Amino acid sequence: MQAAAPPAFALEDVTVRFGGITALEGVSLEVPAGSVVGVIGPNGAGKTTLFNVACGFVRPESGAVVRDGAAITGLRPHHLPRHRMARTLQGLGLFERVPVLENVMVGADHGARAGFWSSLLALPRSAASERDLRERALATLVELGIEEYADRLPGSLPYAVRKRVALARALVGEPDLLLLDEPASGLSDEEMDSLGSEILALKQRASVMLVEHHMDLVMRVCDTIVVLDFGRVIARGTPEEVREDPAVLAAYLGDASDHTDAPSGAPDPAAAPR
Ligand SMILES: Nc1ncnc2c1ncn2[C@@H]1O[C@H](COP(=O)(O)OP(=O)(O)OP(=O)(O)O)[C@@H](O)[C@H]1O
Repeated sequence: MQAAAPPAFALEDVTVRFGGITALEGVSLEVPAGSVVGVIGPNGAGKTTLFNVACGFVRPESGAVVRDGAAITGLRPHHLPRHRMARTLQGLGLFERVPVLENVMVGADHGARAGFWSSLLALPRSAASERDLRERALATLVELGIEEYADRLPGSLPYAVRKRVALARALVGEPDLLLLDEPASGLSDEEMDSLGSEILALKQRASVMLVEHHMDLVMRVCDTIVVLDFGRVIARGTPEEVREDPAVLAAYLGDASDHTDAPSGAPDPAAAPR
């Protein structure tokens, strides 16, 4: 009998403390290959910290970060490409004085450079690799329907387009694991709809872990949802299972500060402060 393939990504028993504050305690999650896993939870639950552990911004006090069955716990954000991972951040991090196409090319640069020494010495790319990189970046813009903005500066573009540029930059390196931090923030309902379709389409070629506040999106695109509260996993399961879970409803009931957090169908979170 063949052994089951390891998940594309996992956090195993991760604990993170900031001084006296325990941001994550014994948190485990798995992202099976080809699936979309959502991480939700009330304000302060530990979502951002979990995301930061996954992409190497924060090193856990204990526990492991595992990629395709191999521990990569000490990873740093600039190591993501070598693990075929990419991330988008809430802050987007676009270079404002550089046209969109070049912004996207940066995302694949590590693969296109002629090698370690030319990267180190910042030697120009060969004409062929530059051309190849441009083509890949343009193809990614086409895929996301924003090729018309290739020569524009990010600052001159609507926020939803800027978010797509950031997604294009993550995708151009052809990662097979994407980490998305609040991809829907700042989007209109219609834009969120298109984002949902894009995430579902991404499943063809990548596994996805997303941290997100917007329940409609999470419920629509995720195969599995992990719910955090006070730094611990309080529930995990399919969207239907999580929506019905009393522990989840109770956690959100106590979170009176942000209505967008509430799973749809949950009672008004302002009704019962914790
Ligand atoms: N750098 C830090 N230093 C000290 N405490 C921190 C730090 N980062 C996070 N925390 C604390 O860790 C806990 C988890 O925070 P985190 O930002 O991960 O939660 P969150 O679920 O992302 O919250 P939100 O939805 O409000 O963004 C909170 O109590 C927070 O105050």
